[in-house]
Amino acid sequence: MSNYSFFEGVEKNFDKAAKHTDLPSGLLEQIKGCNAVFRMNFPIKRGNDIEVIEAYRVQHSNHRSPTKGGIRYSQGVNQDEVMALAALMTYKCAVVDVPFGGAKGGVKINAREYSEEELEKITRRYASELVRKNFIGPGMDVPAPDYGTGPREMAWIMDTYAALNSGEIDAAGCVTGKPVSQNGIQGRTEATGRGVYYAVREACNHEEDMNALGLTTGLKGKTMVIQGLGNVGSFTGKISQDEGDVKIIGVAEYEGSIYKEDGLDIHALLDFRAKTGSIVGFPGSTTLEHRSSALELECDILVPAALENQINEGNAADIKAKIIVEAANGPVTPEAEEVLLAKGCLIIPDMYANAGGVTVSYFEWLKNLSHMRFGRMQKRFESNRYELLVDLVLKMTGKELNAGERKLLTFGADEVDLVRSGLEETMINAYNGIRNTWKAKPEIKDLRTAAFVYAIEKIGSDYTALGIWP
Ligand SMILES: NC(=O)c1ccc[n+]([C@@H]2O[C@H](COP(=O)([O-])OP(=O)(O)OC[C@H]3O[C@@H](n4cnc5c(N)ncnc54)[C@H](O)[C@@H]3O)[C@@H](O)[C@H]2O)c1
Repeated sequence: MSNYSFFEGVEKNFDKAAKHTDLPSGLLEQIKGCNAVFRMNFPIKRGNDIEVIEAYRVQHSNHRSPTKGGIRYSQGVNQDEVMALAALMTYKCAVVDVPFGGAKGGVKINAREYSEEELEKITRRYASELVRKNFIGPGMDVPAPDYGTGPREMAWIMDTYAALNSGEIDAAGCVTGKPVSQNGIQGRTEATGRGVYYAVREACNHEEDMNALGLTTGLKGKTMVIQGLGNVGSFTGKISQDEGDVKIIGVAEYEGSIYKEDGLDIHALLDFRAKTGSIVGFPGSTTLEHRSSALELECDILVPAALENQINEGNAADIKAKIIVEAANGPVTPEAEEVLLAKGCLIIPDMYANAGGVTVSYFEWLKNLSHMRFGRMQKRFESNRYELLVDLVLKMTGKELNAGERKLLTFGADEVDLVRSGLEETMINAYNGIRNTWKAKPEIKDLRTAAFVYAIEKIGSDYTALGIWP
């Protein structure tokens, strides 16, 4: 499928970008490699049998603490994959200015084949192995959800960590993506998908870039195809349809691909899948030949939101989308990227496009460490006098605010408003940081290389300021 392993692919992209920086080669090597790899085997009881589970946690870079990155449950997990994902986390955090180093975890299981009770056993045992080897802790390494895991698993991890570290006051900050009722934060579950939406919306707002693609400026009315209707893909679809007025014409899932020229209603499709277990047979849609056929549909925006290597040498030439937004990590192989760039595609790279999750995880971690509910903090600042002052300034300047802006300005915002506005600003600023890097150096030809340069320079400056110990 690719001449490179996933980690080699990330290294190849790193090397391509590193040429555009003036950092010394030793420093580049230090940034590129993984600092620590923890490979474990542990047993669980399954009926009368014992099953040995293979799992990993990789810390890629400790230039910032703690390290941060999700935990994946998938049959395809291996050391190379977890290393690649951990490295991407380092660059992702740098791109969106979240002060963490990169890490990632993986458990080699197909979660669909285990009962809830068995998954809890596996999750708790995995968390306890991380505790034993100092690979988890609010100031050390903070996991989050990824493919195959969600708030339920994060709650089990927090509870296991707290049980093994009784009395630790910051225990809730050992993991993010928890249920809102269990020290989570509102807006975390949708955060990655919402971030993907902000990313593509911002890309479409640049007239010069849209002209180059032969597209109109703005997201409204653009056609979209999504691969993978899990956490990231479903929220990307719902928010793009509801807030961006995008027409979703195709979806690819595990069980098949469907198409509807005048647009699929994503909410109805998700309800249909929840009831029937499949997207195939959704009323009004056409079923396509293969599971991945929808990827090759004529559309403006393609959102791969499943797993790595989905767009590869085998299908790159058949991809017709003008914009590819990498909601998943590593969905486009280096070989496929060359083909797509030669066709003039705009590829919005994973390390930026799916950074909404880690951005809101950072807000959740801050909330846990401050032991405050965001809404409660604002109430202390709320005052009629402040509202009056805002009114006076608006009157003097002749400006008008909409209801949302007024709510934010008068500290009346609730947690979800704060999370969304913080995420929106982060995604817009990061896009423009990457785009400015791209436009400033004519020898940089694509957004991925620009994003790597943008990230490497920030990480390099951290290492330079910190010096080498001892
Ligand atoms: N969850 C997050 O916050 C987060 C953050 C950043 C990046 N990501 C990345 O996004 C991707 C998806 O993660 P997720 O959390 O949404 O996972 P998920 O488990 O919630 O959903 C993945 C979906 O992809 C589908 N799928 C699997 N193989 C497929 C195939 N061959 N064709 C079509 N569909 C297929 C699955 O059936 C599932 O519905 C991963 O690459 C992950 O690393 C996730």
